[in-house]
Amino acid sequence: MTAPILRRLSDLRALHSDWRREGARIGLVPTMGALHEGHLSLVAAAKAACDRVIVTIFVNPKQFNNAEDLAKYPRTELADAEKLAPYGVDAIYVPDPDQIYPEGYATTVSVAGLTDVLEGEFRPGHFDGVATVVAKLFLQCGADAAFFGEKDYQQLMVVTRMARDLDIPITVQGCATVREASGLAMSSRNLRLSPEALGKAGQLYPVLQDLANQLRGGADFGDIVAGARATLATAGFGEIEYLDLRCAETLEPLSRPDRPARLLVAAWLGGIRLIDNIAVDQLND
Ligand SMILES: Nc1ncnc2c1ncn2[C@@H]1O[C@H](COP(=O)(O)OP(=O)(O)OP(=O)(O)O)[C@@H](O)[C@H]1O
Ligand SMILES: CC(C)(CO)[C@@H](O)C(=O)[O-]
Ligand code: BAL
Repeated sequence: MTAPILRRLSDLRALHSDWRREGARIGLVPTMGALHEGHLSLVAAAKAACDRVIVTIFVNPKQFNNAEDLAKYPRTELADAEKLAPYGVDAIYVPDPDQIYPEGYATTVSVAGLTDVLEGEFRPGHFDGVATVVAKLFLQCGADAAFFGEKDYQQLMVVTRMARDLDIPITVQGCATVREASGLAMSSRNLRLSPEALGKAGQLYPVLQDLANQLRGGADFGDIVAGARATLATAGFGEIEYLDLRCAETLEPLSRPDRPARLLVAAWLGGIRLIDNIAVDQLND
């Protein structure tokens, strides 16, 4: 059955009070729509861990630092509701813009440090927009747990820190990246890749896997990163905004090889910006 689509906070709150009376554990999956298997894996995780699940769909203008990207962001609400139907979601919250940013709205949530690097460097203001809307969604939905994809690894770190710093009583759970058969991380923006670019895009993850394997074997990142960049260039990738090895918890440059590490990449292909990442534990010291 298709879940009710709610556009007003007051309607969400009414449902929420009923669920609280039932003693239900409430799960939240925030999205910007154009749902794919990656989003649906978060919904499945939420359903497995919670009694009631809210999926939100809101294309948040404050996190777009590129007007064209915002204008071209896919909007597919009906198809999204159909994809959610088999999961038994309890509510789809598609807030009218004034429910999130009413006239005179003036508050920004900003997580320092963690947001200065990687995505933060190349998408200025992006994480302020993310932290602000996610804080609002956490508070509006009053959920006990929220589910985010590791595909947006830095975002996962940012919202976890934001909830902790603001004492929002919610558990943030990261979920593994869902991939196409080629290894390409599923992403709504993949819809904008040409068939030719789609063919090339599958080469990004194997490059990360290869780097990770070499690092696990004791290679020095500085010695192997140029080769990886060259492989991507040969495959047809354009600008590589970053390809970095970072501390998995703080996203600072890795200073101690005994800490969990993460390789993260953002690269342009056929006019579309792709991001991906991979865990690299077991680095040799
Ligand atoms: N392939 C994936 N595997 C697991 N989670 C994912 C995947 N893609 C997106 N998600 C998660 O779904 C949530 C909503 O993401 P969003 O709606 O931005 O989708 P997206 O596909 O990442 O789109 P975009 O093209 O904007 O990056 C986020 O927590 C995101 O990390
Ligand atoms: C978390 C989020 C829904 C906030 O707008 C968005 O950044 C996304 O879809 O990953
Ligand atoms: N998937 C993260 C949201 C964004 O790229 O704007």
